[in-house]
Amino acid sequence: MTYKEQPEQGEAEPAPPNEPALTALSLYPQEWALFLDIDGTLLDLAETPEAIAVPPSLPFALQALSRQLGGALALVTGRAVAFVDPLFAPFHFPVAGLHGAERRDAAGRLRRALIPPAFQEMKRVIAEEAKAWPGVLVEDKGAAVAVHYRLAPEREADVAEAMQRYLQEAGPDWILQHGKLVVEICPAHASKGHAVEAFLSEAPFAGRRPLAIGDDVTDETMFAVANRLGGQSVRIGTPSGKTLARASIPSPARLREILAALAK
Ligand SMILES: O=P(O)(O)OC[C@H]1O[C@H](O[C@H]2O[C@H](CO)[C@@H](O)[C@H](O)[C@H]2O)[C@H](O)[C@@H](O)[C@@H]1O
Ligand SMILES: [Mg+2]
Repeated sequence: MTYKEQPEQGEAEPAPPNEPALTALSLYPQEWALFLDIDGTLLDLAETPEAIAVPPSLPFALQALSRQLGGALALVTGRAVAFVDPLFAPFHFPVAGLHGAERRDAAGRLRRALIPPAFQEMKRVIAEEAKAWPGVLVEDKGAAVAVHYRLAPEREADVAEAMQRYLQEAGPDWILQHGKLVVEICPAHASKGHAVEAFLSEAPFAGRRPLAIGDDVTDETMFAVANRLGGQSVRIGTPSGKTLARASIPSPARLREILAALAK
């Protein structure tokens, strides 16, 4: 899988961060732990899950920032862990995938989510049913499955009804997770907030104040944890509803500019 390289706009030096929440990272790098969502936060949203573009400088900026933070930088995403590493090669950051249902800690230990045969079969049936809806995309994420209607917004109700039906069939070990023009079935223990708490119980995150940055409803649980633990929570873009985030940054491009300036 290759990702389009998307050079950042222009060669001008990025404007210095004017968001206090992020300025703290450079003032007190030994005090903070950074938790970053991926889609809609580090990366611009794209028409399809595969069409995302990773600016070539981004992995290196994240690695430099991670070094400044003593390694206390983790990715917290709805993507599968296996999908994340190629995006940010050659680096393997600590990462929580499937909205926290799987996690690789800073020591490289991977806690996978189970994929029962019945769930495997259900994903096959979902993909079969989705063929009747041109433009609807089924994303098999291992222990989760996402049905996207970004290219067929008129199918929102059909997708929601079908996924609710499949959730009943899947049983109590699974939950429905809504996102941006997507409905997912994920393991019931998936929680970005719990993933952040787990990272904070381990080196090199323990004892640090969490700064959580995300763009979607699934990030709200990690905003809550950051707020509760005396950290900071930052929402990217304009939320469609209420948010627990206490600060905001207008776009992924502006966040990348700030991270690049901090990583200098
Ligand atoms: O938690 P995140 O890292 O933000 O991941 C959330 C979901 O992101 C992806 O879907 C979203 O981004 C796609 C690419 O920009 C877009 O086409 C789609 O409409 C968005 O919902 C990913 O495909 C999902 O698996 C993630 O859960
Ligand atoms: Mg996101």
